[in-house]
Amino acid sequence: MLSSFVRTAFRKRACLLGQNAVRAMSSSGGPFTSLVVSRPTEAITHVELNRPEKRNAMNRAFWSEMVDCFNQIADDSECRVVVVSGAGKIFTAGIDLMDMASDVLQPEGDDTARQSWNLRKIITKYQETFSVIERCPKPVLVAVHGACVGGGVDLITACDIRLCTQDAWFQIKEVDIGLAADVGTLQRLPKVIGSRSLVNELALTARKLYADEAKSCGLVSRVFMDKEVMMAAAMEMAGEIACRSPVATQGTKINLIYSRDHSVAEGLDYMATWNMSMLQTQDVMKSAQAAMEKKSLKTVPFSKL
Ligand SMILES: CCC/C=C/C=C/C(=O)SCCNC(=O)CCNC(=O)[C@H](O)C(C)(C)COP(=O)(O)OP(=O)(O)OC[C@H]1O[C@@H](n2cnc3c(N)ncnc32)[C@H](O)[C@@H]1OP(=O)(O)O
Repeated sequence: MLSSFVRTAFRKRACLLGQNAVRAMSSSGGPFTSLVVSRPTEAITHVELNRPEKRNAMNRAFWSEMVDCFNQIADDSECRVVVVSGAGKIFTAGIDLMDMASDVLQPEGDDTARQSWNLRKIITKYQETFSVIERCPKPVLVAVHGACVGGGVDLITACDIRLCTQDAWFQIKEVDIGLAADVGTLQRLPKVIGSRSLVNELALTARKLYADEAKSCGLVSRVFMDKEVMMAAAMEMAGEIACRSPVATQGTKINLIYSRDHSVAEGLDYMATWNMSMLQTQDVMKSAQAAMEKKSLKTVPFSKL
């Protein structure tokens, strides 16, 4: 769906702007207002949270545009890997406290039952904003600089690889605004960080977690001096993923997530079923041949997936 659209849009926009921005569309038909989507290379999609003047606070548009964006990326056979980052001073200040309050605090409905029913729908819709990242078969790297607050932690825990700058900090802020985090942090963070005690402490006290501790506890895998260095490394890492067989990388992501949520026996069973077809890909021969010939995988043309 996105691929042909992206290619055309990519060329037009690149000519217009002198850069490789993509005019991705929201389901309402208009361009995204909270995100900028670009293609640094044919196989890498860069999604940038783009409300820098509001510290990339997650407004109404953001919650639906992320869903449209990642559904389009999932269907885009050209894209093999995604990088998410934030424009401006920080990664994100979390939910937009000005824009979202009425949705959450005054749900529509004639009585408590109907209001509750509607609020449940709203919460599950918000959960989808980050679940689409996890469901997207393309590996997703997230690069965090400055602050990553509230909904930001929900977002990054749905990503596959987390990087940050030395000045980054993370905060499960929800308890400070009177709610239990409800769009993924409490479910995913315990699977990311080994220590449940640390998860509980962070979620119950809203203490800021700084870069060094984020690295030592496993929330991020690498810390960089500044944003520029981090983005260069993120794109390089994305390039390493993008040059490998998409059958291999997407199968790896899907099976890692499946195994996280199932027993070892179930995971192995799923893997066997997965690979009984995927092992028959021509990519295995192509990759093995490149290894034998000591050629870089960057020189191997894999078909789109
Ligand atoms: C069903 C719901 C599911 C989702 C739940 C999610 C929950 C959460 O995300 S809880 C966390 C909510 N966020 C916060 O409490 C953070 C509030 N912001 C800050 O603490 C600071 O802004 C921050 C430390 C992040 C950055 O500080 P800095 O000095 O760099 O910037 P400011 O001068 O404070 O802000 C600049 C402009 O941005 C606006 N802004 C910042 N954060 C938000 C926000 N969360 N919502 C709306 N607007 C925000 C701020 O008002 C300034 O705007 P202006 O005055 O027009 O310049």
